[in-house]
Amino acid sequence: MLEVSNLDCVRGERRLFHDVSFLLRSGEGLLITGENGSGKTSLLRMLVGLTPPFAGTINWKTRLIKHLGAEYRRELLYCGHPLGLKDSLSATENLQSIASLVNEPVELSVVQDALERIGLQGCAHMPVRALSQGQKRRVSLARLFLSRRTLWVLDEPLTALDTKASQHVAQAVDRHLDDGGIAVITTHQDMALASPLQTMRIGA
Ligand SMILES: Nc1ncnc2c1ncn2[C@@H]1O[C@H](COP(=O)(O)OP(=O)(O)OP(=O)(O)O)[C@@H](O)[C@H]1O
Repeated sequence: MLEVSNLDCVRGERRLFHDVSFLLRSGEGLLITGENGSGKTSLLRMLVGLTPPFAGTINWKTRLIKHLGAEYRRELLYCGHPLGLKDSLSATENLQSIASLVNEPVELSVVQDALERIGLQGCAHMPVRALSQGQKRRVSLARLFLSRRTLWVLDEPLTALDTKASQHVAQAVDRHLDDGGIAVITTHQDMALASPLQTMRIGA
């Protein structure tokens, strides 16, 4: 359960949002919308523990995330900006090395399957530097098919994706929620999700 209470965000001299609260239980998701600069990424950074809230609290399973530390991070999949890929490695190598880094090694066949699902089977072995922006984004999002983590925090996952890739991402989110996961997603686009998500608009 993710419980967010009365969050305030101040960046520089500006108050971006005030009194943001929501509660997500197993199988529930939240779509966050808002204009450019309204503070969506800032809110996600608070949720994953990268930025402390100006005011308010974030609890995971009834405990403050700032007290949980690594225990919280082990349950968390954050797809933000930047994508966190190594240009010199292939898509396959990137995904394998990310999985090993977090101590969750995956079989090559599982990585290949994830890349196929996100439509990257043809360039799985090319260095990431040779891929387009949309293809790089797909590599990062292929993690959705490898992850066994409970809480997904996705910052504009559909940016630079074509229709088919967007559908694959939406299906991955639906499956995650069906399996009892929780998702918080910012987006400027419509997501073709089968699951009913809570929605919240921040900013003016
Ligand atoms: N470290 C920082 N210091 C000062 N201001 C910041 C900092 N990080 C972000 N901001 C400002 O906070 C505001 C909100 O940024 P944020 O990235 O959270 O918005 P967003 O809603 O995600 O925008 P977009 O839809 O364009 O991605 C912006 O005006 C940005 O310049």
